[in-house]
Amino acid sequence: MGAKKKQGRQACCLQTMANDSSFLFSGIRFDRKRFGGDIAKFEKKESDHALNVSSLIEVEEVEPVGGKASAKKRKRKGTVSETVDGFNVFKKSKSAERPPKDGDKSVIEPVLKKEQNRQLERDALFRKKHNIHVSGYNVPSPLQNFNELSSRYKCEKYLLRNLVELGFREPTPIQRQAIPVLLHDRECFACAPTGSGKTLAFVCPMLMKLKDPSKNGVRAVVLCPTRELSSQTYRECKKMAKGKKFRIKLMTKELSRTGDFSKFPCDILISTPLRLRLAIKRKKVDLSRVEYLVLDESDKLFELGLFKQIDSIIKACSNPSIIRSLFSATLPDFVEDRARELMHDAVRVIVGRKNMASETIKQKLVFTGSEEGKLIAIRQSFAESWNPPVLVFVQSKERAKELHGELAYDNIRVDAIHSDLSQKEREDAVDNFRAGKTWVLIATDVVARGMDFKGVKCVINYDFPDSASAYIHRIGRSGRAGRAGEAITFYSEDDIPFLRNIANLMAASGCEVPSWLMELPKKKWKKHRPKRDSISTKPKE
Ligand SMILES: Nc1ncnc2c1ncn2[C@@H]1O[C@H](COP(=O)(O)OP(=O)(O)OP(=O)(O)O)[C@@H](O)[C@H]1O
Repeated sequence: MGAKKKQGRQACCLQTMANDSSFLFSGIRFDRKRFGGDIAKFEKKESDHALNVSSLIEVEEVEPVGGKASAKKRKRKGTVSETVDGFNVFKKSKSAERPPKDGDKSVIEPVLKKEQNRQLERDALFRKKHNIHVSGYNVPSPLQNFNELSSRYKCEKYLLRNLVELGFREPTPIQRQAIPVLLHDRECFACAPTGSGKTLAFVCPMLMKLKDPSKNGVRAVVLCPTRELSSQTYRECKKMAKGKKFRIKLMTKELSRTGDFSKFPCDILISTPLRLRLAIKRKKVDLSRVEYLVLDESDKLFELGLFKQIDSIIKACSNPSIIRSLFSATLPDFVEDRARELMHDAVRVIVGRKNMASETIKQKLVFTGSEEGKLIAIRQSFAESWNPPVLVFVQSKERAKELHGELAYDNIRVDAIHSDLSQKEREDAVDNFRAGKTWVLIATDVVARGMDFKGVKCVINYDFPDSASAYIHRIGRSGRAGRAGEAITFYSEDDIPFLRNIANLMAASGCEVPSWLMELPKKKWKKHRPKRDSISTKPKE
């Protein structure tokens, strides 16, 4: 990291720390005569206290991770008390160095240290309460409430107003921690359950950091794996920016092919990697001034085999002061490794346990025997407990079309979304479903990631998902923002070898799982897409 950048970050850190703990620097009058005895006692006890805090921090701040990360943890174990002592932001603070009027430095420093320890303890307890796990040094205190955005970070009124208008009263756990981390100019990789408000966790600090619209070129980029998610993030961003004239642009197919970004102002650009890559190749977008880069659904971005495209985008964002962040509900080790290679001094924020399904979703497995059995089961499910809107996942676009034909025959208001449709048809399918015009949306994994269908109460995995992350993201379209949701997964003979994997995910998120399921053998679960019999009952011509 450049020395200038480091200084800048430290200064910001200092400033906010000072804000957080302004009481530390005000009104401290030290009277050696009065407090002499206490000082001696306190100095003696200080090392014990640091130890206690260290042990608390270790539990709270360093989440056990396997492999290499675990080795790193071991390496850090011996230095955790340094995290406490390593709160050198205070030591370096001018106000901390200034000798007190009625005392001397050797007296005031232990008091400051004690307060730092107290603050660390408070933070650790607060994180524990909200199931937040962090690792990294000098991690900023989590937000107690949205008011702290203005008291600690001088957030502008328009943003606070928009939060109120959107009905966001309390920050969600990921917002509590990721927002201050990013506002302290720290890079961040974050994992929090589906529907837990990750979008606001990166949009809010982004708007705060950009402060005002400017004509200096693109200053923030958000990358999303699908066009649908890009459009949704664009809309959310616009809602949050209401009242401020930021130029927020969605990279459309047309813009990526013919647009020239030097000809119009753009503060925030939201795109899929392929479209942005195309514009970069055409030399029609300059990313050298980007201050803020977000990789949303980061594991999917890397999983799509887009390493090269993403690398070239990261390279094109050549501003040395850039703050990069990665967000997802699933964070496999290879993405963490990539994040560590990529980022400087990053903070890792995990809410709950990594790679876990949302706890608000009631999950159920249904044995259907054969493919025919699935059609009977879905019809039965609609007949018995019709709870629209329902999102149904299948493993291919052909199967989406087939199932659509069957359910349309039953006079259900049903639509399908898959990659064979035009962009307009895909958008219409999403809009109609959101507006309640369609009751059942049949989808491939194209909408499994990030899509926020607020009203979806039930997700049916008609076809067994092909991986743990696919399962977590698919069922995560229900049970959002703390609401209750339901997920039903059909399985046939072909899927039995992978049942145990789902059983584990169910158990980890607090669902009751029959013991026989937990006794099944485990099998590596990746890209399980068996050839399945046709869904269609229409006689072949
Ligand atoms: N502080 C808040 N209070 C109440 N609702 C919120 C808050 N923050 C976000 N939400 C709402 O929660 C829902 C889910 O948010 P969001 O789409 O950002 O989740 P996510 O964590 O990105 O999910 P996914 O992993 O599926 O992409 C949205 O409808 C959003 O408006």
